[in-house]
Amino acid sequence: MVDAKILVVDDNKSVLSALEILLQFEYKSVQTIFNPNQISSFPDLQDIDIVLLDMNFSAGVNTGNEGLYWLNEIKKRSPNTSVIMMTAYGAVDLAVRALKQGASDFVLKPWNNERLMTTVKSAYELRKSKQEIHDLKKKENNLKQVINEGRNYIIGQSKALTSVLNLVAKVAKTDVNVLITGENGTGKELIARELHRLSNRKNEVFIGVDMGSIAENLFESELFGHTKGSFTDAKEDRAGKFEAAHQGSLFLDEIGNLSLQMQAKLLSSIQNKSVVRVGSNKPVNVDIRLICATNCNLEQMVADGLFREDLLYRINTIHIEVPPLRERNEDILVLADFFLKKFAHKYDKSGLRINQSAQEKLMEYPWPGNVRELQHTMERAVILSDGSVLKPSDFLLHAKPMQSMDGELMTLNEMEQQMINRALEQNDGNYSAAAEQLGISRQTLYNKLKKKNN
Ligand SMILES: Nc1ncnc2c1ncn2[C@@H]1O[C@H](COP(=O)(O)OP(=O)(O)OP(=O)(O)O)[C@@H](O)[C@H]1O
Repeated sequence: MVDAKILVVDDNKSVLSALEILLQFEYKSVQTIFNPNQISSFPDLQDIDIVLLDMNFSAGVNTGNEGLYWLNEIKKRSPNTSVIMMTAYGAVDLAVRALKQGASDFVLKPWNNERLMTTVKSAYELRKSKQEIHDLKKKENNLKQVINEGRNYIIGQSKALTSVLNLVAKVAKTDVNVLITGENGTGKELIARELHRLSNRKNEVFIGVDMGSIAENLFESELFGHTKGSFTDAKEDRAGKFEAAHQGSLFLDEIGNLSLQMQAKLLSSIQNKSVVRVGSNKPVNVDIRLICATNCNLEQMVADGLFREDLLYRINTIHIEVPPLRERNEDILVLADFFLKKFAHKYDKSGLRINQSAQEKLMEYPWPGNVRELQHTMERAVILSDGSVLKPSDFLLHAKPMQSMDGELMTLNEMEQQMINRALEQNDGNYSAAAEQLGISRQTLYNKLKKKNN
């Protein structure tokens, strides 16, 4: 027994009872209406899967207009219900009109039982797939909302930040590729999200990918997807990030961390506006707005043969440089205040304020970790604070030279060099193993060594 609800509408009582008996053999719920006017007040019409609707009701009238009228009424109230028109032989033109207006099919009277049951079955399949699409769309919209939700406030009033935001507003509505550069923690991802929020794609997804964290052997599958069985762990077909971002924005963070081989694959997808899943040879078209970010100097990397020039020109139609926090001092206290309020609220410590000398300390500090470091500093200070006033001692700032293992003062750079050397020694000079131990990608390690050796 199929768990479907069918409604039959006909002004001929014998037609109604004949269809009721026939359909009840296969379908759980069959209801009948003698007078079509009852359609308007029929309860829960959206729950009806199929309506079998006569085309002519008033005796002697067979223009079919009544049937078309009621078809429209049903479709208005329940667009996904399948409507099968019942029409007399010779009125096929009318049935075609009904199909154009949204009927799923028609049956000729007198009907052939077997054929009618087949028509009802197909109409039910159609209804089910329409319902599935409807449910999926609803889920998709909910997901998009969850993914895009949480307005990210970009705080700051410096000239430098304002001109970045003006540029963002100018290019957001276009579909050009944007490259965002700047030191770690300056807010590149925030800017990328703002570009999406102000774009015509704002109701579609924003998909971010950290290129530095993708293992070389998974790069293609992560970005372009794979087909079932294309490698050992490919248990089913899977779309990659490009396909997932279709019609939305794709944010490729740490683009400077890609090997030349990965760069070539990425370039080809960007150029062709299509991807080929691993294990397939069929290109899938993708419509994305590409936003890339890096803290590397890509021009220098091109000169050093580490980054493809053609890829650079593809991704940097518009280049946005986010200045480090030390070059926009006016933003420091504004941001500090914003984070103070945010964390005071989060940790239930309202009424906190930063005293004058602590403000001076924050202003003097060079913030090598930029806004992210300021955010963490504020969070820590709020958590550890006892009174209602934050003093200089509440802020632990590390930019001063630190001590090496043997007691000598070291800069951050020297410490980094020492850690890299140690990791390389411990891993017999193996770059991949040393990078893994340090928690960075092989490419980042390579870039750091290259920079230090220059
Ligand atoms: N102007 C700003 N206003 C408010 N919050 C900011 C601002 N800039 C950065 N942030 C916050 O600082 C943190 C770091 O920002 P984000 O991740 O965008 O930086 P990033 O440049 O992409 O960093 P990375 O280079 O390390 O990927 C985030 O929590 C972000 O919300």
